[in-house]
Amino acid sequence: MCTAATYKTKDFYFGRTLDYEFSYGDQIVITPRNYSFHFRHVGDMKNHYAIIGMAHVAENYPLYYDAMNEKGVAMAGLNFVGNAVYSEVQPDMENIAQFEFIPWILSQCASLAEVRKLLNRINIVNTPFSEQLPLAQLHWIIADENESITVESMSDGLHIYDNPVGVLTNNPPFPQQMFQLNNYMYLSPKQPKNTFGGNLALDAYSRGMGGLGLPGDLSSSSRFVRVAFTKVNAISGESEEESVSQFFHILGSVDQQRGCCEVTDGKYEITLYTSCCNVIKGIYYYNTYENHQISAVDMHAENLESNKLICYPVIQGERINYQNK
Ligand SMILES: C[C@H](CCC(=O)NCCS(=O)(=O)O)[C@H]1CC[C@H]2[C@@H]3CC[C@@H]4C[C@H](O)CC[C@]4(C)[C@H]3C[C@H](O)[C@]12C
Repeated sequence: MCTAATYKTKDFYFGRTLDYEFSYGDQIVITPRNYSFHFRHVGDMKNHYAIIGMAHVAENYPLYYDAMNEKGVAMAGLNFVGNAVYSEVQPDMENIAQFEFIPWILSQCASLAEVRKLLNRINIVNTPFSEQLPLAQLHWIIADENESITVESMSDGLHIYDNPVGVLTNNPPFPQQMFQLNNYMYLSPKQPKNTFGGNLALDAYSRGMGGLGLPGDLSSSSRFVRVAFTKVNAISGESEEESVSQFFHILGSVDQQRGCCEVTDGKYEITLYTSCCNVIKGIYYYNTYENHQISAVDMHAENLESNKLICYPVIQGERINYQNK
């Protein structure tokens, strides 16, 4: 399971948790403007916007899980198992393999308006990257500071939904996730009033009772409601530190601890990493299951005119700040 969210203060923030039982071997990867992208069905793109995000690099190709570009557009792929269906190659369409979708959008779109235009001509196709890396069944959230959308390629075609809450998890399809929020419209960060009836002397005996009923489990639909409630009520200062800190707290509401979600005998899904992009400044922040310290890679500290991928390893291992030795 994974969860993605957007957050706006002075700048615009976008990120995700990546929950799984093993890592594919990921790095923070910057694709500079002159790295030549080879697209399987639409040819080469020799220059484009620079991109930074978390990716698995195979054959010198950045297989992004989540990323942003230098123009302020961000995007993440999340599991959509059993629902994602990709098409065959079709004439007169822009045939983009599922693993090329993030590079295709982020290399050439400076806003969601431009993303929507590209999506009019796109056909997301079922060409696998390789035998070792077959198709991943995903859906995507794409956002800029003004709006978010969800893209789902299903057996009945490509769906593009406005995403007014700016969050995404996994199954079921997005319209059902949004619909279930109706069931929770009574939730509130304020203390409840006694409307039970019968003149019973009921008491709000604990803080936080306005949120009673907010689902606490790790299922995808529960995480959707929980992160949506947390995000829309989250308040922080506008500074970079306060915003980034708050963003990690928002996604922390759906953090997965080892042992609580068994996927096969003795294998547990955990939050492998959490990312937070400052989409305006091009800074990629992250922490991992084993390292709670926030690390960051700033794309503008690199030579973005280069033609070679720039990779930073994911820093692992807790770094404990001893105060008295
Ligand atoms: C496993 C992750 C989803 C985690 C998640 O959502 N877990 C919930 C489980 S569940 O929802 O409960 O079932 C997804 C998210 C992005 C994916 C990569 C995208 C690029 C590339 C595409 C290629 O085609 C195949 C290899 C490739 C490296 C992909 C590997 C893997 O698939 C990644 C990491």
